[in-house]
Amino acid sequence: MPAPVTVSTHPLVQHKLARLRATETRPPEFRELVAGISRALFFEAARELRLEPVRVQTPLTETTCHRIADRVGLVPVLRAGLGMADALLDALPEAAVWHLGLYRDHATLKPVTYYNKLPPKPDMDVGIVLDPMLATGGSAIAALDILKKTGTPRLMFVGLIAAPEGVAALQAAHPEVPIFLAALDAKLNEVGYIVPGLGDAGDRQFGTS
Ligand SMILES: O=P(O)(O)OC[C@H]1O[C@H](OP(=O)(O)OP(=O)(O)O)[C@H](O)[C@@H]1O
Ligand SMILES: O=c1cc[nH]c(=O)[nH]1
Ligand SMILES: [Mg+2]
Repeated sequence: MPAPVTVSTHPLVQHKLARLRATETRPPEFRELVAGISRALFFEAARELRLEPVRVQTPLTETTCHRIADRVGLVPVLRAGLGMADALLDALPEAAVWHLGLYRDHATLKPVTYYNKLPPKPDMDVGIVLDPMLATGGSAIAALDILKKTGTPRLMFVGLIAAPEGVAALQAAHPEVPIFLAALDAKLNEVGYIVPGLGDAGDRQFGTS
């Protein structure tokens, strides 16, 4: 049995997703929406993080509270994962960020690695790959292949929109990795874009085309 795929049903996520998909949404609003949805998904994914007790002195007494015990590495897949990493850092400022540059070759749809800032042996408990679009799954699989080689014990994937083909491919390649999404769309089109999707997530964040 592969690890679960969690697709958010939260009304605020659905509301923001509608604006994110809309063609008329310009990069400034698009970036804000990416951040807002990513934070909401991370609150769900972060349920998997371990806590440890910590003694806290309040103005009235000393008490036992809890803090996150896992050391977390965020792995944004450039370019489109960058906005997600910023949003998750707001939620968990102690996390490390390991940038990974991949682009999808337009002809073959295969990922090409052009930048890798992952340390050979990161001292981390959990690595979270961030990429808004899970289309054929090639980029997410390549990112998790690279991350797995570092020996990071627990891995997760957080995306915004996925195609069924991408989810199936990712689950086949990395069945132990839980997947968190805002939407599972209908299909890929003949050039590998997610339908209905939102177009090119990198171009829409950064105003390129
Ligand atoms: O599941 P796949 O078929 O591999 O496709 C998904 C990849 O395509 C997009 O990146 P892109 O190549 O457009 O790079 P960019 O973020 O620099 O625009 C997206 O952000 C994923 O990384
Ligand atoms: O629909 C898609 C597929 C891959 N990459 C994107 O940015 N969008
Ligand atoms: Mg792109």
